[in-house]
Amino acid sequence: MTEAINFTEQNAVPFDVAPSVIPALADFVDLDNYPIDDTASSTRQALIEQCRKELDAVGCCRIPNIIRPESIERMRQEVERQRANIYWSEDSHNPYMTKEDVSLPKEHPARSFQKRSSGFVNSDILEEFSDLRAIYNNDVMLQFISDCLGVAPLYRWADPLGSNPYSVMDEGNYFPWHFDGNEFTVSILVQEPEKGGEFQYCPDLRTSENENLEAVADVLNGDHSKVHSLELRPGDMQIFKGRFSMHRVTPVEGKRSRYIALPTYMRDPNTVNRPEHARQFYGRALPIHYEREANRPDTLLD
Ligand SMILES: O=C(O)CCC(=O)C(=O)O
Ligand SMILES: [Fe+2]
Repeated sequence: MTEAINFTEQNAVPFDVAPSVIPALADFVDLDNYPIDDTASSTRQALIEQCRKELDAVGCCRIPNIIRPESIERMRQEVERQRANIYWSEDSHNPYMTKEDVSLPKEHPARSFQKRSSGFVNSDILEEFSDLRAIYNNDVMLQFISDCLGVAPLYRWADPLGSNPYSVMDEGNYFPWHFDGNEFTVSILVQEPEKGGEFQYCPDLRTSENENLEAVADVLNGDHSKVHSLELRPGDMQIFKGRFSMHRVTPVEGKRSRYIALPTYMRDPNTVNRPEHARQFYGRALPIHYEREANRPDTLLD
């Protein structure tokens, strides 16, 4: 049994103690404006239709202020408490997050590398009463995201490190152009940088049958005619099809770090990151990453 936290005016933001019970849906979702728990509600239905329209058009949708400010503040404080446990890394990546293959022609996008620097609070160290953990474990939330994507059944990701992390970017950090190994990501902005840290994406740049290498190379070479920018604010939720839309986060400027929660969902309950990807991003590869390496759902580069 979980118990709802009862927020009063006195403990509205700023709020400086961690929850001592698992937050319930009403503690993190603004159910007054977004009654996602009421499947008969016409407001919910209209929201889902709007999200589907945006996802069909550009592979991405934004639901403004769906997460309550108290919950955002608790997540922000969780990241601050976990600062010492962040896995920081710097690496050079091609858009597929694969190693350089010198047998490919020089102009192949898989031979185009950009430097990334960023950190993760991995999913396996989220606190027991973490709002992010509660959001991810909540079945109403899962059903809502499944309805928005029009994908059922939809599963939480089996990757123990990458399924539901906070991504942290400090001043100067950059997350270069790439495709995700997973199909769907939900992003919840927890702390906005003063400047930069902008999410940019190219809708449906590839399909599961076609890598569309020329279009990928064009973007890497600076053609931004297909690039969209998403204005995300703390409390907004973004649903994004990252396996097909190449994307990046521009360098963070200023002293305030960018914190974003990345709960991730899959059509397939078994796939996890490749060991190399897990090692690069989350600091280590676990037995599950090696055991499941052979079973990828498609034949895309990654
Ligand atoms: O930080 C973001 O908004 C997205 C990060 C990202 O693309 C990733 O972690 O794969
Ligand atoms: Fe990504």
